[in-house]
Amino acid sequence: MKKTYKITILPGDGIGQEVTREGKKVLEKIAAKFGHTFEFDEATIGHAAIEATGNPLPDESLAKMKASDAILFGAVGHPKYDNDPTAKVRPEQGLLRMRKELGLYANLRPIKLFDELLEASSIKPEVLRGSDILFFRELTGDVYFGERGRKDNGDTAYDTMIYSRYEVERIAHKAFKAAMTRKKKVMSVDKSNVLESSRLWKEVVNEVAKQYPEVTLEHQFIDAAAMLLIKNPKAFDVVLTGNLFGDILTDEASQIAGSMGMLASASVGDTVGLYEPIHGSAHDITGKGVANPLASILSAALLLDISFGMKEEADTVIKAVEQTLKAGFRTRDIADANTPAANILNTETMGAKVLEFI
Ligand SMILES: NC(=O)c1ccc[n+]([C@@H]2O[C@H](COP(=O)([O-])OP(=O)(O)OC[C@H]3O[C@@H](n4cnc5c(N)ncnc54)[C@H](O)[C@@H]3O)[C@@H](O)[C@H]2O)c1
Ligand SMILES: CC(C)[C@H](C(=O)O)[C@@H](O)C(=O)O
Ligand SMILES: [Mg+2]
Repeated sequence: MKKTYKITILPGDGIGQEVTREGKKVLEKIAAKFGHTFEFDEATIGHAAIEATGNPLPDESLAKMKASDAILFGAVGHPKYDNDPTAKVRPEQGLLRMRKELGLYANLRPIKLFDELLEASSIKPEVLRGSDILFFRELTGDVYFGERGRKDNGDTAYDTMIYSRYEVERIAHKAFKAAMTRKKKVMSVDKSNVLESSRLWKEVVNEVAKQYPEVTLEHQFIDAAAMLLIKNPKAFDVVLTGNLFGDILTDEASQIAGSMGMLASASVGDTVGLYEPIHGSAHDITGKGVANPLASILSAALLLDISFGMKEEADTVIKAVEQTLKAGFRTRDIADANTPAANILNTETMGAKVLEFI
């Protein structure tokens, strides 16, 4: 009997709701085209969950996720908390707890540049052409999960940047293994000229590298890496870095792909895989229907490939995105001066074009 795949849909907040709808439709279309059975179940997280239960990650949501074969997530976040640094309960806590509880220690963020978008970026096409980067961002450690608090009657605040050997080892192995299937280059990014946690990071990465003699390992400090990424993105292959540096560098890298609305990600580790755009809930465009759904749709492709081993199905989605762009269709964020107004689509109509090409 053919397997029934259980997928938890976790739209979250803001444009998370809008783009995840399109990602889900793509999964439905793929199931119909290839004769698969995907069973969807929706769960709440973030602001919506706080409003309903007081908890940004209700137990019920977590239980659903743990019982599923893969998760398609949107984003969390709401201006109410962004504008109130004193808020004790926050949507982002739900996201971080979810990553920790599910053991999702490796966040893969491919920087895929579609040739059709070479002109959409503010970086020169000749600098961009041929860029293809895969980030391995550690996702359950670092300053995100170290001890934090206040002292001196609240007048001093601290966050602790902390890494243990096993945390660096397991993500380093993933990055080196991926590099073996690519250009065999790993750049490890840290701040070991200042930070002790980065010195451990570098030490461990050097040790792991010995098991992959065919891979060339380069180290860069985070500040220089941020500069080189824009100066010469073509020189990058696999980038291996910690939670905070990876968060920042990949938003920067979105400008290589053209927009935040283009970057998908896969979070994997001990259990079920979670797939999500790298962008957030984007308050500035929420409710306008203009968000680019391609990051969510490309996250659905990663889900098919990594969690279900459905390579052909995943390629079908990526091809459909490519064809949509080739046919000249754009959302506002990836349109340029030459895009005819009639080709600038909204979230839903852009999603519908991808479905047509599938
Ligand atoms: N994984 C997540 O859930 C996640 C990630 C980042 C930020 N956030 C949260 O999202 C909220 C907003 O944060 P922010 O504004 O710093 O980051 P953001 O990623 O939401 O938006 C940054 C900029 O990119 C644009 N953008 C993002 N996604 C887009 C898309 N699909 N199509 C077109 N344009 C897009 C936005 O309009 C905005 O101008 C905050 O509450 C933050 O905490 C959540
Ligand atoms: C919202 C925030 C906690 C999150 C992060 O920093 O990991 C986001 O920026 C991301 O990239 O997924
Ligand atoms: Mg981020």
